[in-house]
Order: sequence, then structure tokens, then C-alpha cells
Amino acid sequence: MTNNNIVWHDQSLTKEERRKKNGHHSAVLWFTGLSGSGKSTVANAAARRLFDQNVSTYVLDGDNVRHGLNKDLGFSDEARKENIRRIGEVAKLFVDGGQLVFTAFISPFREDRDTVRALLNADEFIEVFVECPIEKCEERDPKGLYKKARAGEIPEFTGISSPYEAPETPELVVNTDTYSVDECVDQIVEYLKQKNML
Ligand SMILES: Nc1ncnc2c1ncn2[C@@H]1O[C@H](COP(=O)(O)OS(=O)(=O)O)[C@@H](OP(=O)(O)O)[C@H]1O
Ligand SMILES: Nc1ncnc2c1ncn2[C@@H]1O[C@H](COP(=O)(O)OP(=O)(O)O)[C@@H](O)[C@H]1O
Repeated sequence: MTNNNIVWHDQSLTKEERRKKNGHHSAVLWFTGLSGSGKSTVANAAARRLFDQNVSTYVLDGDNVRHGLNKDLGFSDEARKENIRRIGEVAKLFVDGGQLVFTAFISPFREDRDTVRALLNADEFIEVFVECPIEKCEERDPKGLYKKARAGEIPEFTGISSPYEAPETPELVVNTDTYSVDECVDQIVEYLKQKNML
């Protein structure tokens, strides 16, 4: 649905000016993975490591965003699609603002992640697959949700009663069953350095 009375207004500051001021590139690091795979932990640890190196970062997390902007959304396929669509647009604003934004959402559907990718330039979207076998995620179960899902108390639970489509060609894979949080962060920072984004 488009409204011809809504006219785009160019801003007084450009993305390039903001990047120059910050001294680094701006982009979305899109963390995707099962519940309990380590998205929030690794994303926050990476944001902290880079912040301590004077990089302007921000983390958008599924759990948190669903308390505010997306509190009207559930976990049906359509609701998850809308969740990711909205966050993709928000993340784009952060990129325009000159920040490295880390999004930590299960984002189970390839089509939805590709929709976000298409919003941004090629060097502004980095898909980070947070790989962890569901057995390990279930063993961790920090919020007890797998136990509830197995008991039938949570419908449409990713990996149990709702699908997860793993990335086929992510820019980066961090395996949290094999590597520690710090080692995962090392891999992320090394990637950004190799791409001259820092
Ligand atoms: N049905 C169902 N399926 C999956 N996850 C569920 C569900 N209900 C609640 N939760 C909790 O919500 C977090 C996932 O929200 P997301 O916004 O990341 O999900 S999605 O991207 O819209 O699929 C997820 O948080 P993380 O564990 O941090 O991934 C869960 O704790
Ligand atoms: N690389 C890792 N190695 C070991 N445990 C991890 C690692 N990353 C995350 N964890 C642990 O896994 C659990 C789930 O992490 P969390 O960040 O909440 O996952 P998600 O955001 O994907 O649901 C937490 O107990 C966390 O401490």
C-alpha cells in the first residue's frame, strides 16, 4: 500500500558523513539461529568488545523488541514475517545513522531474511548463522521454554512445532557448541577487519 502524499525528505546529514565521523563502516550483523543457540549472548559480547574499541554499536534483540515495538506480534509464520520486516527497516535506520547494529532474532525463514538483505547495500548486511544443534539448545534451555514446548504448553515453537530454515550461504557461521563466546566474538571481529569495516 503506497500513499502518494508521503514524500521522502532528504536529511541534512549523510550516511557517509556519519561513518567518517565514527571512523568505521555501518552495517547490520544479522544473527539467526534457534532459541538457545547463543544469538543474544554472542551479539552483546561482540557489541561490547567493539564498543570498548570506540566502535558505535547497538543490539536489537527479539525478546526485548517484542516487549515494545513488536509487542502486538505472536509466533505464527505471518507474525514472524512482520516481526522481521519491521526490524529490518529499523536496522536500516541504524545503518544510515552510522552504527554497526547487531540483530538477534531467530528469523527462521530464508525469505524474510532475504527481504531484509534486499533493503541494504551488499556491504551493509552480514548474515551470521549462530549454529548449534537443537539437542544442545534444549540441554541449555535457559528460559525453560523447550521443556514447556515439549510439554505442549507453547505452540509453534521453533525447532519443535515451527520450522527453522538454516542459512544456505551466510557470510559467517559461529558454532556455539564448538567455540566459546569470546572465540565467536574473535571470529566476528576478524571478519569485520578483513572486510575493512573497522
Ligand atoms: N513459539 C515460540 N517460538 C520461538 N521462540 C519463542 C516462542 N515463544 C516465545 N519465544 C521466545 O521468543 C524469542 C524469539 O523471538 P524472535 O523475535 O527472535 O522470533 S522470530 O524471529 O520472530 O521467529 C525466543 O528468544 P531466544 O531464545 O532469545 O531466541 C524465545 O525465548
Ligand atoms: N559460545 C557459547 N558457548 C557456550 N555457551 C553459550 C555460548 N553462547 C551462548 N551460550 C549459552 O547458551 C544459552 C543461550 O544463549 P542466548 O544468548 O540466550 O541464546 P539465544 O539468544 O539464541 O536464545 C545461554 O545460557 C548462554 O550462556
